[in-house]
Amino acid sequence: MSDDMLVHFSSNSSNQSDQSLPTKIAKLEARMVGKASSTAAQQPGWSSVPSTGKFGGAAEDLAEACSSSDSDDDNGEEFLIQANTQKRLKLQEDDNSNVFEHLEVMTDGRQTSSEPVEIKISNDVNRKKHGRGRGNSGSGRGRGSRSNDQTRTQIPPTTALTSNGQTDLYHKDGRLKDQLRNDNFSSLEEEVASLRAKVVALEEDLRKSKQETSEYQNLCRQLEKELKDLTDQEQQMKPKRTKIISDLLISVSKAERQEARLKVRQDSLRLGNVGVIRAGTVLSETWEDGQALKDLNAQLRQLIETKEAIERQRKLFKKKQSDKGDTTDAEAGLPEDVLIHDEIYKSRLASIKREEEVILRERDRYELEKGRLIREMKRIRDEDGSRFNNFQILHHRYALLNLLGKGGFSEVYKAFDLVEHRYVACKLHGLNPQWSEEKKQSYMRHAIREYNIHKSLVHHHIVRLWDIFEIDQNTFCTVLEYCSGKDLDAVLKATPILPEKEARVILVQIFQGLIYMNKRTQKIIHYDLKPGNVLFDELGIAKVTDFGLSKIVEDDVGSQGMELTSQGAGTYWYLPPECFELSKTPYISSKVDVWSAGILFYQMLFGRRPFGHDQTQERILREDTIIKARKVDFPTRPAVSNEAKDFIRRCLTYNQIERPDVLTIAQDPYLTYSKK
Ligand SMILES: Nc1ncnc2c1ncn2[C@@H]1O[C@H](COP(=O)(O)OP(=O)(O)OP(=O)(O)O)[C@@H](O)[C@H]1O
Repeated sequence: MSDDMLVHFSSNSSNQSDQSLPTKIAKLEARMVGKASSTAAQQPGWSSVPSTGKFGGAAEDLAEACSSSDSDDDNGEEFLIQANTQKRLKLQEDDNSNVFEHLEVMTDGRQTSSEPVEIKISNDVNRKKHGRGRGNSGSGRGRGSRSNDQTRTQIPPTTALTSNGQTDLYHKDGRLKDQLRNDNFSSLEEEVASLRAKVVALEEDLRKSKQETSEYQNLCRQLEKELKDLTDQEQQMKPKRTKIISDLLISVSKAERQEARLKVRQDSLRLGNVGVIRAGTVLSETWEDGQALKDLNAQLRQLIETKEAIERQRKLFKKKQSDKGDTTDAEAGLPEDVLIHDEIYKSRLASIKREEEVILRERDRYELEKGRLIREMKRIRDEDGSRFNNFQILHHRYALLNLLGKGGFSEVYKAFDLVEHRYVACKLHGLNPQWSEEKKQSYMRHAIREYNIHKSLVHHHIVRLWDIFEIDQNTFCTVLEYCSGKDLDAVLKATPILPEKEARVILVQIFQGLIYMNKRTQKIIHYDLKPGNVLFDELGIAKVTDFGLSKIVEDDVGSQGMELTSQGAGTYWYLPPECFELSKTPYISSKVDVWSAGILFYQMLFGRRPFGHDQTQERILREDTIIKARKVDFPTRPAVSNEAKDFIRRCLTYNQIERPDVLTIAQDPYLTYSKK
């Protein structure tokens, strides 16, 4: 309702003093309220709020509802109502009370609510304006916003009472806004609903995750328990398993021992045995050939006798021919017969020679077998005499099996590492209890030095040293990589000459080990390269071992090498001339190992060592054999390539200064393989 109209109404009512006017206004207002209710009933969302309750409710509720209205037009309406009411109150003052009572009856209780509304509205205009844009802030405002909207939509019908064009527009505009608000509201509601759905879904996910977590935790606890049980079981089983493994190993080793002894007995019958002979009170051991060797020797003797008899006859026949030189043709026989006779003797002798060669070859073979038999007999005897022969477990992990061999001060046993589950070689170093404390200390120092050098060497062509430990006051053990093949010494005893191809590949492997030893920061000179110190593993890979005499090359060593302070008892056939220098302290370098490798290669190719082959160690020293070894000679057989001979010459260069060292000879074409 516009102000003009209000003025019109109010002026009319005052000027005309129409008694029915208050009644009219009251009726109109009553209708307005009634219309508002009916209009509100048509508005979406209105139905949820009981109009009477709302208006008849607490003043705060209504005030709150009004205060959160967003529209300036709404304020105008409120002022309109206020002005109208004020006008009505003014009229009431002039009017009689009957009319007012009538109005009260007409409004049917609404009047009681309309007055507080008016008061509240006028009081809360500022608050409403302030509240604009604050959304749901303030106590309880958020929830009340819907009722605010309802209140706002209640008001336009009041304005609709005026029914001119301006008010209609306003009305439409208000409805549009309401519509928009409703749209916003429903989209917000949708959003809230979808968010709620999401929350529900997330809560469900969370619940499932919690359930899964607790299930996993249970599983984890179960698995941990199982693991613990298994570990406990494993711990309980471990000694049992170890016992089973070592029992099996012991049975196998026992069977091997039996087999070895049986074979020795059988071979002894064929090849011979050690007998004891007594000369007065002195007992000494001597070798007695076995039946096979006896038979071969008998055959040889027989052949030699036959050969000698034929040669005798032949000589006799020739003599007869020359004695009968002047006699008649009839007595002397035909010259053709003489020739035939001679041919018969000759062919008989040739055949005997062939037979003899066969028997000699056979005997050589038997001799090799005899050598093996003698070594095996010695090994068995050493094993039987060893204090470690009853399958002890050393250091709680190394199960000793059978003796591999005995060296100067050590016994080497095949053993099984019960922790790493692999075969190893346990070298048991025994200190002679008769030795002085000083000598024992010196031996220990030497062994620890060897251990420290050897353990740092990790290479495919060097036997690994795994461990060292003390057994008792006079014994300690080093644990080495087990090489199940023979050593090169045993190989050369069985087949003294190797084809050049085979010898070369062994040489190359030895040099690979040596090159490694010379490329390290701490260079090592082996100083004891010999066939017994080259072992073969189960695949036939050659590996250098025994670092008992090896030397660490000092950092500040000059080009001529380092001083040889402790000579050591290297094997003289394999040591170079500078090591025999007695007049002054010799200087040594990796060139020592180059010389030894050259000797080894020569021996593999020709079946003998180039210098002092048939001499004893003592004779080599006495006769200065190596000091005189200025030039190397090669036999005509077997045929060996010139490249191989040249390589040997380079290794066996007498003058140490001119001889190549390990890293120089490593470049030699003879040591490099390339596909042609
Ligand atoms: N790692 C190993 N694997 C297999 N067999 C080995 C191993 N080390 C040594 N042997 C064998 O054990 C035996 C004795 O070895 P050891 O080195 O004690 O003897 P040696 O070299 O003859 O003596 P010394 O060391 O006094 O010169 C040899 O037959 C050797 O082949």
